Amino acid sequence: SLLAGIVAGVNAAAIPNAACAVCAPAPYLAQCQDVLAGGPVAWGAQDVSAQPGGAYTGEVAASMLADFACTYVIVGHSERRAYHGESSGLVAKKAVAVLDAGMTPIVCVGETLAERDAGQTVAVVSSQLGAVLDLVGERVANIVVAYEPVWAIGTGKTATPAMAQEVHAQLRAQLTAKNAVAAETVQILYGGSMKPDNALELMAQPDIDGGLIGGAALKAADFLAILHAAN
Ligand SMILES: O=C(CO)COP(=O)(O)O
Repeated sequence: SLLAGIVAGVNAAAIPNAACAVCAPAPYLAQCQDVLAGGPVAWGAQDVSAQPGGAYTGEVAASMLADFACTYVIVGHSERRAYHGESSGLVAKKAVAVLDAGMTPIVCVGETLAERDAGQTVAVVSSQLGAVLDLVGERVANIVVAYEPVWAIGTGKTATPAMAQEVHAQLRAQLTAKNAVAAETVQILYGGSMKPDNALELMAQPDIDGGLIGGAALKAADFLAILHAAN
């Protein structure tokens, strides 16, 4: 019903200047394909194996996600880094696996509260993004970056637009140093308690190109309101 609500809302009103996708847990991707194929809402996965194939029981390879016509795969979400011990090196391998299978990785970076308080925000996100940039090479144009301060995820605490923009500008500069042409079109999304009432102000920032939305995406009306703000 969530997918149907999103599709109905996207179809009901013109949203010419914004695009959206739903990233679902792997068991629901067949359902995403059934409901969303041929329409304006893309879909993708929330994680992937770093291994392209082989005997890795329980893992979901990028080629399997491609079988369900995923466009996007989130890699390096802070919950993967925190609860599953994923290093930036592993996240970079996952991004490459996604690119190799013809999909777009959404590479998440973000600092914890302790890291922000210690003045390490820029060092942390630069190192997380740098590991990916080292491995993807010239395919940097084909990635999406998501800045998600860990302290803002699911907490109701949002980075102020100025705080987020500061980090986004830093990430843009890092992308520019890698490939100036690609950096102009790589989307940098903000995630962390983005809601209908703060989305417009966040996305009005010059280097915030969209949102990676958790809790508010679980209500179609809120997701659609954020999409209209993006538009
Ligand atoms: O982690 C997030 C999206 O991946 C953000 O979650 P919230 O929007 O619930 O803070």
